[in-house]
Amino acid sequence: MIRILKYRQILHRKVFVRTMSTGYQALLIPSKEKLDLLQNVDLFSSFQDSSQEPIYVDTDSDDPFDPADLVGLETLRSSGGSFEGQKRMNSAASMPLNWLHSSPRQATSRRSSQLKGAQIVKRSPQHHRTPTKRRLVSPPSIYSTPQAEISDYESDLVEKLVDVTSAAMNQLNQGIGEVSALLNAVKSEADAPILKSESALDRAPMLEGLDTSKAKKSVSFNAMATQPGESSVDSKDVDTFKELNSNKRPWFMLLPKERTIKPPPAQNRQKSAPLNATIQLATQAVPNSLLSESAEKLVKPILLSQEQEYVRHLALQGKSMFFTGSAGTGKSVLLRQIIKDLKALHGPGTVAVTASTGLAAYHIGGITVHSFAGIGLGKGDLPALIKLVRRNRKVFRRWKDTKVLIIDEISMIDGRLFDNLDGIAREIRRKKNTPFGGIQVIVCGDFYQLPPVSKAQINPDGTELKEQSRFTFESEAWKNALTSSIILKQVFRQQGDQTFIDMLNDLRHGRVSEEAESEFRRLSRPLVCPDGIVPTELYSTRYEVENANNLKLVRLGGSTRVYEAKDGGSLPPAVKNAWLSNFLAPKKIFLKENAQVMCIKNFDDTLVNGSLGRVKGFIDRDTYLCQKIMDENPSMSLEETTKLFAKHRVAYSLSQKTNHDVLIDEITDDMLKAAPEQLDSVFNFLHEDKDFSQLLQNIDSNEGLPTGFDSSAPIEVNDVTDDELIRQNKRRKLDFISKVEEMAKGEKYPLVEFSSPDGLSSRTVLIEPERWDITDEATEEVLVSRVQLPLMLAWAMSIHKSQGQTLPKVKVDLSRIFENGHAYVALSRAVAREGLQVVNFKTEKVTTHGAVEKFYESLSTTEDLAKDHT
Ligand SMILES: Nc1ncnc2c1ncn2[C@@H]1O[C@H](COP(=O)(O)OP(=O)(O)OP(=O)(O)O)[C@@H](O)[C@H]1O
Repeated sequence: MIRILKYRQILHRKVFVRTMSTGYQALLIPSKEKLDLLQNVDLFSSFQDSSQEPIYVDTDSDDPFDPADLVGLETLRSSGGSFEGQKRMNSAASMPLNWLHSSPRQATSRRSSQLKGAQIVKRSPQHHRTPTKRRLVSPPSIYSTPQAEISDYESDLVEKLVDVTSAAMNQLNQGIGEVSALLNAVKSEADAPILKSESALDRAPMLEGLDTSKAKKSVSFNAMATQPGESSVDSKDVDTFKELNSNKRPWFMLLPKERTIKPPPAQNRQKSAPLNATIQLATQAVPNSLLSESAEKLVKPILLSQEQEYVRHLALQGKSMFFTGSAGTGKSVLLRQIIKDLKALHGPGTVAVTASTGLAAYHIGGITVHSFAGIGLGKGDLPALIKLVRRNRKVFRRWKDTKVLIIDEISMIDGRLFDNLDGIAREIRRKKNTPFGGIQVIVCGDFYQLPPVSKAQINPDGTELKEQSRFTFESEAWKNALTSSIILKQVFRQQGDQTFIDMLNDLRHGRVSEEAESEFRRLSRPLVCPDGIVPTELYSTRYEVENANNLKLVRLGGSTRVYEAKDGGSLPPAVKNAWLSNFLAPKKIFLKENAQVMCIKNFDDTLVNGSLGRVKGFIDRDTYLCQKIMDENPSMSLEETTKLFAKHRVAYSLSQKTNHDVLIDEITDDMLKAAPEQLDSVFNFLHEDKDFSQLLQNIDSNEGLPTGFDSSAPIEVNDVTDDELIRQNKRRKLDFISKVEEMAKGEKYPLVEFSSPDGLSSRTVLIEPERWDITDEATEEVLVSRVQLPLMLAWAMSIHKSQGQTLPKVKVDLSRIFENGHAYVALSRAVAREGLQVVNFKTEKVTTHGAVEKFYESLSTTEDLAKDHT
């Protein structure tokens, strides 16, 4: 796999070396022209200090929380992994589709319309890669050394470097040499003195509009904190980014040549097969890739805002802190970035990523605070909990090794638990007078959203007392440990609808103006759904949700297909099941044609966790692929189509075997000949069926090569007009696809049409099973895993599960709301008023907690802090 790192990393990390699934690592250095645009990139700092060991960071995760997925700019993904063992997941595999019973021609034309614009975006569950994949990056030096000078480069040195690395890369591509050789070569070149600290600062695009003399004093943070009226760092970043991408030349010079995909020349597009075109077997990749025109459109980077950067900066300075902000201010996005940075800084096993609930933990790739702490349900007093920790060696070790403790959705943690965590840390780490025993604590959340759940407290005499929960900000540990508390102000989720942002902000504080009330009442109108996707209904209880979804499914009519998850992991079944109950991917998912579903994984920037779609049918991979090739290449002969289809199948098969990305271009005729077993099941019928005698006659009788592979062989067209030839070709293709379908042995998966958030465009995708893992960071042992379709029914969802989600179309019924903050959480999931329907709006349902209000008055925004700073 080659993945261009995110733009921000380019600015901050400078030199990239990453492991690819092809088994080697690549050094990606911006070309000289690009460096001109990135003048403040201190390209060589990571190699200058030879004592500084490069840091390994897990980055290649395929989990839904990978910030790289969110940040965009990744352009090529790999395939790989075996699909074996998962193929029998669908217990209703043999259930026929109604169109299977139609005539081949009818069936094909129906499929054809179903498949319009379709794309395979996901391959097998084994797409999941081993957790050992790592990337080598330089540390985020701007932040770790805030006063660092910005370096310049010398262009001839860059060129030399590029030459050296290119040569090393070539060797690697040919299987000669090692990554260490590549690194050493670059290191030895980069040892030359290359710093020119002044000029870069003056010219750096990121710093334009700033008082550079001020910036020079403290480059890293002051440079980011633009003054009122000055151009923002973000827009500069975006401009630079656009500029970088507007260049058709490869951005990075060292991408292995054979892995770059060029669109076919325009004049050939109709006639010849774009062998590496949008269909990419075994990949969820954005179609085409890095160098194609389409890649540019698909790349949408998320750049942290100034206030987000500020918080990140504090985190990297080692501050214990709380950051908050209203719904949609990008807390989760920021937290993911901080987690990544801190892991890079401290190494594996030292950053504890936790959250108050399993679901919240799921969103950031962590575990619950209770699991991390090893305190079971957390009942009992501090000495009892310490005893529990001491009894478990693994947990004990974890407390000792942890350098940073991250807790997301802190609003749902009880203050007593927070005090107990502090007590445990001090005791186990033998630092009784230091908050959390010296662990850096970063907590995040919004106390205006879901509050802690009141829990029964066990008294020493064994009786239970239902005690009112306390907020964490009321705890002693909070006061002692957290030295900074910051509010993020910029709302991203509803940006573009300022009135709605203001309404939600008031609502958050329990205020509803007359205008807002009448506006919310106006929003009771049903939403217009031109794409047939109805709004997701949010309910307070799980019971209401299941009822609503099941009812809708039953009403659909037609046959149901059931997909049952395959679960694994080393935890005991009871514990495992408790974890699994928090997974968004259900144990069993019941689907029907026309069922409304939500994608629960980030694939690329148009298909993300939260995308809504409708099931159009169920289809196996072979038929889907074959049909798609035909749709996209209407004038291609059957022989060429067959050959392209065969190549895709072989590429897929090879990628499964080798766990490497295999592109269609790499499949030669010889490889096709050598792989008859991958093709026979589908192609054998050609030998037997007399309707295909024409095809057979055209086949070069190469031994082992299935029929139809000699595209140069002429079709016998004596005395046949062009129109007739086209008709014949079409007919032969229709017959061919129906044969493929008949012979296909693969599992049938849902073909889902996903709508864009505005409902104006759609994208049809074959959804295949995905894998989710929770691993023990230190040992890399898989604790819990689930393989399931990355889908859930999406007519209804609980408010609880909706926390953290961004929903393009949502219907909220406030009649049964009973908890502080519920109304706010539900309503703030919407992106804009156009996509929100509010039923039974009552002002009295909008409630907030007095203590929260008071607490927030004491917090600072980043602007306040910047003022204090100057
Ligand atoms: N810097 C940014 N630039 C552009 N979009 C952003 C940025 N930060 C966050 N977003 C987008 O804003 C939306 C909300 O982000 P996120 O879920 O992180 O907010 P949140 O504060 O955690 O919300 P909630 O409290 O509701 O869980 C997402 O769609 C995210 O992609």
